[in-house]
Formats: sequence, structure tokens, C-alpha cells
Amino acid sequence: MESECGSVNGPTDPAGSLTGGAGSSEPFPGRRSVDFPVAAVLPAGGSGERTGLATPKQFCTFLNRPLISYTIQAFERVAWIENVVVVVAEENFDLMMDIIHQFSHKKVKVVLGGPTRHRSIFNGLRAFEEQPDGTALRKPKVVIIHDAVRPFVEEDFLLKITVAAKDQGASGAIRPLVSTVIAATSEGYLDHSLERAKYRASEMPQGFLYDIIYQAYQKCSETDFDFGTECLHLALYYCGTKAKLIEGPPTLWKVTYKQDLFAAESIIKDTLSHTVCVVAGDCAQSVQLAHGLRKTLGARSMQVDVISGPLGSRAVLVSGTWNFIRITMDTSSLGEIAKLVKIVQDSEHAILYPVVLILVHLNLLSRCCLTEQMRALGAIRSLAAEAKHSNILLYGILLNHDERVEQWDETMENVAQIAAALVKDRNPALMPAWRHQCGRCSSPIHRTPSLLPSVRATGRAVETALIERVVRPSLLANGSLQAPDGLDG
Ligand SMILES: Nc1ccn([C@@H]2O[C@H](COP(=O)(O)OP(=O)(O)OP(=O)(O)O)[C@@H](O)[C@H]2O)c(=O)n1
Ligand SMILES: O=P(O)(O)OC[C@@H](O)[C@@H](O)[C@@H](O)CO
Repeated sequence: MESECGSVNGPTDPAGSLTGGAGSSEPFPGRRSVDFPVAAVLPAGGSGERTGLATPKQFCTFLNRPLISYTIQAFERVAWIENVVVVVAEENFDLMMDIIHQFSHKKVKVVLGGPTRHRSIFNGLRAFEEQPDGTALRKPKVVIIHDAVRPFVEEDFLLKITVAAKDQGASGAIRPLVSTVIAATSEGYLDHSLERAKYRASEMPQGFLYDIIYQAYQKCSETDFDFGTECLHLALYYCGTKAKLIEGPPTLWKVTYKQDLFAAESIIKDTLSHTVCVVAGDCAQSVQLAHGLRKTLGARSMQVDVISGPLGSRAVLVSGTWNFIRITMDTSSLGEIAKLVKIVQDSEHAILYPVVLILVHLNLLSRCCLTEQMRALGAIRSLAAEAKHSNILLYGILLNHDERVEQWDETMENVAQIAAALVKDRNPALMPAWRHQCGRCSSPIHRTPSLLPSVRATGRAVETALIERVVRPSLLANGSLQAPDGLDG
């Protein structure tokens, strides 16, 4: 299919194809990728007048993080998006650079916007042309244009938009209209109304073959530049490219009015209770557990990153995750956890929203004598008590690794169930529950890992502590729990 702005390859385009997905050779099966260059342009050069706030809405902060940083992160998480161009007003350039530094954004280039959104977007697209100093970002095959004030965009939908843009030349997100569209006379009376079912709201992200949208802007009239609001229209009008329309989720909406800021904050908080960073230790068992947790937590609609190495690094903290699962083989990692607790305390991260740290102790039971275990667990417990005063919820799961695969899968399921509940619930007033996973026993009850918080005798102040090995008679009364062998209360 040809158009005056460039050729639009059909789905069989040899230049690139969609790879990955289930059964792929990708390092993380299920994470898809594309094999042609993709970039994003995030227009953020507006003043947000309709919020009535002095601060432009893209720089309003939620949990100590500006809205635009959430949007950038949504694109940085997507491995197949190479570059993110953020377009800001000149007066906000330094602020934007500070945000990039503070939140360790990696793929971002900042350029100056213009007096209208279309002019800002065109400036963003120009970033891929050769610059006066001879440098240039790699020109993308497909460019995604996405308002910086739409922070809730998922990789799956970005992939759909990208593939459709690659095949059709342009693509755009749509949503059903909530209100009916009507036309008014100049005197302010109803002229006519549109049949709502025939129309859709145009949202973002939108995707374009770079050459098409760049040439559309080169041909753009001053009127379009100053009053236009629709990039898809430019591709159609100036390049004859009919965008493929794809219905997206309701979270694609644009933050425009003040109430949108409140809605955004509650969605951000809800999202935080569905994201977790699993930090594996060095040993094979720990890595196995980490990737097993990614699978089982992912099946519980949790967004899971797996990293290895010291948890204490600040970079982990600014990853935007509020929840960490640290898998360890011994108690030496307690120092590392204490360091992370200190970093979180100093960052005041948790003042606005509880941070959840879960320590998964692998094989503690079988690796050291009871005295050493109790000492270690006592140390963790007092750390948990201290951390709680800073709104940091420190839990522990005591897990004895079982070589038998069929048991390991079940154990994984249980650890994920407990971890997901702790992260989603983020409730310091935890009901008492505990068990150990001894792995040696045949009894099914032992295959579930211990959930460690204990409730102080008062029952009043719930202290999220760790590993109460004593069996509480009342918990046995209903027969639902059974003292693990050798752990009589
Ligand atoms: N000159 C402009 C105007 C808008 N935008 C960006 O385009 C996106 C969508 O525009 P809109 O919601 O209208 O943002 P504002 O223009 O800031 O809002 P308002 O009209 O209320 O001032 C926003 O991310 C905004 O920052 C831009 O990059 N350059
Ligand atoms: O018009 P505004 O600048 O408020 O927002 C831009 C929106 O029009 C735009 O993001 C979508 O409608 C898709 O084109």
C-alpha cells in the first residue's frame, strides 16, 4: 500500500516482525518484543490551566513522585522502546532534568516544546533528525505519541498500537463516549446531536510510521498547528493514511481537571500494591525461587521485577516499587535489610504509603542450630518492630527448600499467596499465622511456609514481627493448624 507520505508496509513486511511471546526464545518468555526500532514522544509542554493549579499537572507529585515520572517509567519498562523524548516548556527544562536524575530515568531526551501541543509534538519528532551538532537519536520505524499526563499505559497495549502502526501507517487508542456529542448554534442553542454509538473518543497512545507523521507535520498548516488536537487527522489529511483504531482500557484517560489528579493518586496507590521487586540471592535455589515467584505472583496480576545483588542500593528504591521480597539463604542478609529500612526511613518514602519488605529465609531451619535461629529471628523481629514505627512493614517467610519438584511448585504457590496478600493488604494488623516449611515431613500442613507476624499477647498493638515458633493453643483448637514436628509450643 503506498501513500504520498511514504510506503506503508503490509503485515508481511520483511523489515520487521513481531517476535517473542509464549514459547519464544526470549529471555523472559511471555515478554514480547519487536525487531524494528521504536521510540516515544511524550508532549509535556503544557501549563495545565484547567486544573486551576499553579503547578502544571505533569509535575504534580503523587507519593513524592511527579506524574510525568510515572509516565516515563511506564515507557522505560518496555524493553523494545529505545528512546523516550519528553517535550517540556523552557521554564520547566531544569525541573525535568532534575526529575530524570532523581528517579534515575535512563532512556530520556528532553527537548523544548512550543506554544501548542502540535508544535510541541513536532519539536519532539525533530529530535530524531540530525541536530546542529551532528548528533541524532536513532530514527525509529514506529514512533509512539503519548500525552505525558496519561500515566497508566501498559506494555501490551503499546505493543498493539505499535504493530498496528507498523502495518497500517498509523494507529490510535479509542474509548466509548461517555456523554453524547452535540453541536450548538452561535446563539447557544442545540443545533443537532450526534448518534453516540457511531462515535468514539480519541485517546492516546497513538502510533505512526515515523516518516508518515514527520511528513504530515512538515505539511501542516498554521491553523492545524495552532488549533488542531488530533495527530491521526494530520496523518489522514496530509498523507492519506487511515489510522487503525484500537479500543483501549479506561485507564488511558488524560489527567485534565483537578478531580483527575485525585483519581490518578488512588490508581497510583492501587497500582503500587500490585507491584513487587523480588531480589534474589546468589545461590541457585534463591534464583529459582525468585523466578518461580515472578510466575506465581504474575498469575495473581502482580507486576514483578526480579533483580539480584544488594537490596540496599538506592536505585532499587527509586525503581518506583514500594514492595520488596528479599530471598536469602542465611541471616547475614539482615544487615542488608536493616540498610534498606534505613534508606526507606531517610527517604521518607513510607510516610505517604506503607513500604512492604518481605524476607524469605530459605533453609534457615535446617542450616543452623535452634539457638542461632532464635537469635537471628529475634534480631529480625526487633528490626520489624522498629521499622513499623516508620510505616515500613517488615515480614518474614521461613522456608525450607524441598528438592522434590512437585512439592516445590506447591510451596511456591503458597509463598506467592502469602506475599501477594501481604503486599496487597499492607495491613500492619495481621492475624497471627505461622508455620514452617520443613520439607522433610509428608504432612501437607508442613508444605506451607511460615507466615511470621505474631500478635502480641495484648492483641491490642499488633507488632509485625517475625517467626513465632511457639504454637498458640487457641490456633490449634479449631484443628486448622497443627504444631510442626518438634516445634511444640
Ligand atoms: N503547548 C503544549 C500544550 C500541551 N502539551 C502537552 O499535551 C498534553 C495534553 O494536553 P493538555 O491536556 O491540553 O495539557 P495542557 O495544555 O497543559 O492543559 P490545559 O489545556 O488545561 O492548559 C499534555 O501532556 C501537555 O503537557 C504540550 O506538550 N505543549
Ligand atoms: O486537547 P488537549 O490538548 O486537552 O488534549 C489532547 C487530546 O485532544 C488528545 O490527547 C487526544 O484527543 C488524542 O488526539
